Amino acid sequence: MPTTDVYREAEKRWRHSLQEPGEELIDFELADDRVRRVDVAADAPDWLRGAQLYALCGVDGFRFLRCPFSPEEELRWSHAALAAWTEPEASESNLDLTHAGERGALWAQHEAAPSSSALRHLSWVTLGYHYQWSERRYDEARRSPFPPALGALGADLGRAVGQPLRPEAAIVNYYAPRSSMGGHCDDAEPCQDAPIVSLSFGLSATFLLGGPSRHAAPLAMRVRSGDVVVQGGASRGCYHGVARVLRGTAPARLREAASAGGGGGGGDDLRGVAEWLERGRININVRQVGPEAGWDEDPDAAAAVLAGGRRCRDDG
Ligand SMILES: O=C(O)CCC(=O)C(=O)O
Ligand SMILES: [Fe+2]
Repeated sequence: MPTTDVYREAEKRWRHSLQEPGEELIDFELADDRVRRVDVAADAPDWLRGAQLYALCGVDGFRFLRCPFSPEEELRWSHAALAAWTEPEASESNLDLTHAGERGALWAQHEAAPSSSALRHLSWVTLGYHYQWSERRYDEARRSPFPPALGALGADLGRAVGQPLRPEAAIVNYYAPRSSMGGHCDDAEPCQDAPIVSLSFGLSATFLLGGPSRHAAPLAMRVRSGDVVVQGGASRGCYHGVARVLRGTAPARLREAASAGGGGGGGDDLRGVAEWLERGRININVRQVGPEAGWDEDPDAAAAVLAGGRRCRDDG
């Protein structure tokens, strides 16, 4: 039985962009024989009909959708992640522990005084069922309404890739340039049959997708602003993470759209969002937590379901 943490070794190399011979980054903008184009589902919503959808050869259930959003939509979703969803009524956050007194109106604080606002210390919020990091579980009693527009978006994307889900929880991650997220697998959701749908905005990143244990070497891929990663099927249980967020890689279209006053959210607001995205990356990953619809209607039954999360193999 091998004991080497192959994932971790690759993570260290990719963090410094060192590629071993034969180990190459997958870029869905370029031809690559490890990648194949697939059709969006016949019942995809209209706005996703022409989307560029890809699969990885030999990786069950993984899908990559190249940015299906207009620049205005990228700004609007990012604005929601920075403003509405950081409000204490909407989310739990890392700031609850360290900056509880400054949790309200974070985006307004940032716009008034960017260099001193608590937004600089924001690294995550949770929406809907709030993931409990230390217990690696969800708690029936810790839940906020799931943002309806994000629920509709997650459901649309799941349908378009032929892997429907009922969005019930999301983690929103806020990254600075050069930052990373260590390899992990998302095993707290009792329902592991529905995919995780993961949206990214702002700076590009090197994303790693490994296997069901840390013994498998991960594939590395470039994820850019607006791209959507779907971990369904067998890939739902695979180790993954972010080896590095890449400085200076935000697309010019974001600033251009914000300057043109697009998006209907107020030109100034969106200019601030475009500026934030030039120095940061937002990742919004949407999950279904429970099995069949209605699983959470009775609190005791829901608590029993939530206690039964699966554990990924961590035999590295
Ligand atoms: O930022 C990303 O692309 C991945 C985030 C992730 O895997 C998670 O929050 O579980
Ligand atoms: Fe994850």
